[in-house]
Amino acid sequence: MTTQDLPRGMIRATGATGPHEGYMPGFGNDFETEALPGTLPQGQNSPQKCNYGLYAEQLSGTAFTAPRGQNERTWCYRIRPSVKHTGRFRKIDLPYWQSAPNVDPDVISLGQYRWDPVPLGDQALTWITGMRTMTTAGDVNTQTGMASHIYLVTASMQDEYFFSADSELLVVPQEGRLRFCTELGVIDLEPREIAIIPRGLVYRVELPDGPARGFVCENYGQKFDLPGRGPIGANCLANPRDFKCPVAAFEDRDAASRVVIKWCGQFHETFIDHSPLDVVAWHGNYCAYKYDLRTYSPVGAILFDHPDPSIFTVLTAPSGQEGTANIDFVLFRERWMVAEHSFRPPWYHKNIMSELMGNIHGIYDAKPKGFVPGGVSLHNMMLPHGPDRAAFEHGSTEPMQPVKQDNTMQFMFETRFPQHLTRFAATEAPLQDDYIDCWDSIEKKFDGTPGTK
Ligand SMILES: O=C(O)Cc1cc(O)ccc1O
Ligand SMILES: [Fe+2]
Repeated sequence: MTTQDLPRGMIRATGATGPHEGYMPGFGNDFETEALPGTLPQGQNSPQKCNYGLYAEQLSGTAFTAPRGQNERTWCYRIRPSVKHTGRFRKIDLPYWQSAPNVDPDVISLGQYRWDPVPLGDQALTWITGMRTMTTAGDVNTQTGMASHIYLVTASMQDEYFFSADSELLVVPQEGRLRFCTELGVIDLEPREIAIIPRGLVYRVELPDGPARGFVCENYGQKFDLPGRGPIGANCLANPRDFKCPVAAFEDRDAASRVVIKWCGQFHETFIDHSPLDVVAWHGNYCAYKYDLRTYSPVGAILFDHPDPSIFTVLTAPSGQEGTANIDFVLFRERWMVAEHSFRPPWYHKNIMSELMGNIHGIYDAKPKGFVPGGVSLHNMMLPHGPDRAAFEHGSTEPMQPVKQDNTMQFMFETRFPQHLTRFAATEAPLQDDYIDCWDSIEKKFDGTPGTK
């Protein structure tokens, strides 16, 4: 992206060039960036008067006293303090964007479910009106759990801004590009990349070149972090330098604008007379970022057996109970399958965690048919699932040669909490009524005699 591509009137920091143009590399770094030279105060955060007549404001992403290493905050130097970016609030109705707890008495969440892609349609839908909640888990008021959504976006937000006080959003595009113009800079996103938009950050979502569809994990809990690598050591999986945080960019634009706020599961609007994207410079470690899933370096079985899918964790949001995540974001991407004398596809299992999967691209080895790009599946807490008949037959008869598993990219939002289907997921989204039949034809092979069948 070059400076010419920016929204009209937006001024962006220079400095990051080459492969990082417009971004700064690293995960959880303490960054500093300024769109006008000499904006950031040196040696202090809150001078009596800020340069350029700006206002200093802190955005706290963790409690003041969160331990070092988890503590996140950013200092913003802005044209107006945020308090000028809101007015009196009015509640608005967004019936398709639901929050936990959302247990519909008429909906059965106990089951294995799969959906075809939700069609984009020709209705004008923005990032706000196009969000379609599929499942909710935990409780937004106690800041535990998550929601999974499909977004259908056919229109850019114009003079309209949004923030969620409830959640950090993990965005997984499947079709079409998105542009996030945020208080802290601009993120351009395409399928096979992901973005994290932190709680409280104000932004506008634009479509650079046509409709877009994808998935969102709304994290009510502690922020996503990189997983510990344990004995894997200091490299592989998601490497910190591949995460990219935008440089500062701001607009000084007076225009009648609407700000929508998600707060405790409810939506509110307020009207102001200017753009709230007015942060000229910032420093800190609480920021939005993106990551290219094609840079994920998977580690797997190099001799035998099929390890737990946790080896493919890109990001994990802790729950407070060690090793039991509020959410794991897991990636199944292309890789070599080399395990000897092993059933290579995922095994049959029941899981205390609940697994929502989405297909970004290609074919998933446990479900060669029916789980298509844009599609979603849900295997809820303690519900058995595993390869369909075709995948089982293939996995138990394939020659034990090294095979490149190509043309594949799926993800899993795995949470310790049961996921409840929304009414939309149960009644409006294209649910595959025959999904569970994929296990119907699995036959009994046992006949009481020893030996493999
Ligand atoms: O259910 C699934 O398809 C996801 C999954 C993949 C895997 O390789 C092992 C376990 C698991 O839950
Ligand atoms: Fe599973």
